[in-house]
Amino acid sequence: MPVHRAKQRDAEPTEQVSADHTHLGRVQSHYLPHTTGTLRAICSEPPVSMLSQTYLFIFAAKHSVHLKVHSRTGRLQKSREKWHTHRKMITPTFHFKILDSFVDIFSEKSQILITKLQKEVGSTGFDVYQYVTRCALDIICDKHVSNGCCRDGDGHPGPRSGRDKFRICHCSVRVSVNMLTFRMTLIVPFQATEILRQKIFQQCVLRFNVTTTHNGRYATGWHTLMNCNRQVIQERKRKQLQSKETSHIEQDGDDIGKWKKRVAFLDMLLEAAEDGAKLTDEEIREEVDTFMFEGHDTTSAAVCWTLFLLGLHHDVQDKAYEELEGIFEGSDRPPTMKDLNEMKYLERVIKESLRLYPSVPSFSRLLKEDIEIGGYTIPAGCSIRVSIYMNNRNSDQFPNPEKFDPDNFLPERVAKRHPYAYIPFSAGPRNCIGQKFAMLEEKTMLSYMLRHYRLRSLDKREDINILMELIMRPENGIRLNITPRIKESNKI
Ligand code: HEM
Repeated sequence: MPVHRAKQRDAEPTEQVSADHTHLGRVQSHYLPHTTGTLRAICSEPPVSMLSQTYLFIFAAKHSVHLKVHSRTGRLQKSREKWHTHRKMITPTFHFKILDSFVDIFSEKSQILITKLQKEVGSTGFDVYQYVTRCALDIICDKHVSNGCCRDGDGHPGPRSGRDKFRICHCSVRVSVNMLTFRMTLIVPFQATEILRQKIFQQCVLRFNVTTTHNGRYATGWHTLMNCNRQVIQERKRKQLQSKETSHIEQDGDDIGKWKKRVAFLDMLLEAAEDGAKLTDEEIREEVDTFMFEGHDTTSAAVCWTLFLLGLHHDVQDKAYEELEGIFEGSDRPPTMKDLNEMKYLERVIKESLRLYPSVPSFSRLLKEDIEIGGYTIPAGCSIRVSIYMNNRNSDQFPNPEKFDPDNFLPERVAKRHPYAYIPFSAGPRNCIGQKFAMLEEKTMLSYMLRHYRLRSLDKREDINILMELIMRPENGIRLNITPRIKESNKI
């Protein structure tokens, strides 16, 4: 591989990152000092430069790198061939006709959420994050998938104590994700030769394995999650065989028709495997793991950040509430797909919240060809991270980037922007497969919250310590105060 030398920069990566984040309050990048320290220890000999992925967080934000970046490396990765086959197989399960059938489950779980929140009415404040996470995990698992494992964020007992299983499962996801983030922040200088980069990476991993207790926690968390999902798959397969319960699937010929009725994701995978795609149990498990992670952590973060902003901007909250009143006219009925599509203002609120607080703050890609960014040549073969967080704050595209302004998503404003000015779901072939699912889920949860409670955030934006992990979360949760909205006819 030809080694292209980039122009050298002298500044320290961690300093550069913090400097660019100062206007946002305290953004915690607590893995970076450790990582940089590790790197320094290993790369003490010249000419290895400290110029690294960390800078690309900055560069990628200011220059469009999307067109030359082809495939991803990093989290939840699989080989290109495997990814392509699985993506093709899973895509029909996100068809709008199928999503329609999920609206009921969104409502069912959101109803439980607002009921559970009643006990917080009158309290001086509480962290809404755990409540929302439980709701989102329950939605993604649904009773079919979670049967035997993490069912019961809501008190419906599973075969073993549901609450315990929720804890095991959620904690496993959390520990694993944290540890994965730690591993991913091992930085390798991009102008090092391929051999040197591999050597550095191996040494980093070795140090990580030997010197930290994190690895044990990571392994334990991950194995708990994997075993849990293995059990669920076996259990589900056994049940399908026993009861030959295929009646929930309509065999009317086309790919979409097969899934018209609501079936759990796991059922769809099991069917697809039988259909000849020949997924092994381990491959099914990998998909379930991915969905459990991608499908709940991302949405719960997004919902919580939106609640936070609504709790700060009461004018926006009132406007969103008025829109809901217009749709439901005081009724407590659950939303239909048509209702959700009519929530245009709430959609703008959600999009603007995701702009300021993207659940996935960055993603990795492997460069297939050399790329010029800001006068620097980054050679093919490098793994880079693209910062969604910074990209969404480009002042050329969003003139007042820190201001929370849902009108940024008025159609006429969107039409004037670069297509990649806003990429919370990434872009290109490996973008988020669940974005429509996520938008419907968010609208349902948020509309339930707004219809039943008036929200007040107890912290200011600058007081929130943001953790830039795989998922961007507030370190100490989101503290809210809620009061019921009194309706003449319907009280909760
Ligand atoms: C607000 C909510 C969400 C956000 C912000 C989000 C964001 C993203 C982003 C940025 C990626 C690309 C990651 C990368 O390239 O490394 C991604 C991938 C993915 N997301 Fe989401 N996501 C959300 C919700 C969901 C939901 C609800 C599901 C499933 C029901 C889901 C399933 C997936 C899957 C399976 C991938 C991998 C796609 C592939 O590699 O082909 N996501 N998501």
